[in-house]
Amino acid sequence: MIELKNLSFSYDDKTKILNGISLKIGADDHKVIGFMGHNGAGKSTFFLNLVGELKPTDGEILIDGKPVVYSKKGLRQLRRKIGIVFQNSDQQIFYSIVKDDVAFALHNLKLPPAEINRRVEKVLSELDILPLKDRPIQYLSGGQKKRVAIAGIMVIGSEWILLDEPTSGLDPDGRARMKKLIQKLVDNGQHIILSSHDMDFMYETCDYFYLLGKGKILEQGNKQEVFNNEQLLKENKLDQPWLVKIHQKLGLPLYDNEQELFANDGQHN
Ligand SMILES: Nc1ncnc2c1ncn2[C@@H]1O[C@H](COP(=O)(O)OP(=O)(O)OP(=O)(O)O)[C@@H](O)[C@H]1O
Repeated sequence: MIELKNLSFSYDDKTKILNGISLKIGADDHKVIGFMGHNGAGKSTFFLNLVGELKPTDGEILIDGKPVVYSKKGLRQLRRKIGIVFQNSDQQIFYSIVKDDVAFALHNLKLPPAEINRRVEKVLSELDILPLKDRPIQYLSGGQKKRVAIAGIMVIGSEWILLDEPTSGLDPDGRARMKKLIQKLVDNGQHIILSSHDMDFMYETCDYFYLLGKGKILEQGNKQEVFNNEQLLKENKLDQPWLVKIHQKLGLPLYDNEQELFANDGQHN
């Protein structure tokens, strides 16, 4: 579980981007947790605090009950628990060749070369990019680069994976792949925290939501609790997912998924 106690963060000691946030993420075994908020609301800042790239100005973060330690060793331990895939994949490229880049963190963990090779090939093949393993990353497409960045996090096998805007720059096929990939990670027992402006994607993918604004958590809950509040979404410059609009127009309750909708089919005629 990730616990935040009164977490505040400021880049310049004047404006609090995060202002006294207390949360327990993962207490209820949600699998895919969405963070929403308008441009500049502080989602990336929040994520960078979670992975120790930024240190809270006030308050603290506890992982499984233990406060994060900001020493080299403490941060190495933190990265085994929480990995992040940045919005811009170029931000996390360390080596020029795909397989070397994906293996980077495993070398840091001092795993034997055969084990590193095995893990890298397995993840590249799961992500359908094994044929790219000897290619220079700089010549890959944006979507392929994103998959390499995800591979670099997947090989670590961390319990938590943070995805900052995972669909940005992806075409519909890439978006569908991303959805499947998230499901695969969940099936592996990993927990996902993601942020996105793509409300339809959030709606389809996440099972719990936080709305970040004015440095605070303005709302949290499941789909029904968060997406039926049209006014709050509007105030935070967020769209209602199209499925929610249809449900409301037809006067149907907001179902969690397709199975639930069809299980209740006929009851609303
Ligand atoms: N390195 C930085 N130095 C100073 N201010 C920053 C820095 N990074 C972000 N900010 C400011 O912090 C605020 C929150 O930015 P952040 O990138 O966390 O928001 P976001 O919700 O992720 O936005 P977006 O949806 O546009 O990606 C913004 O006002 C931004 O200008």
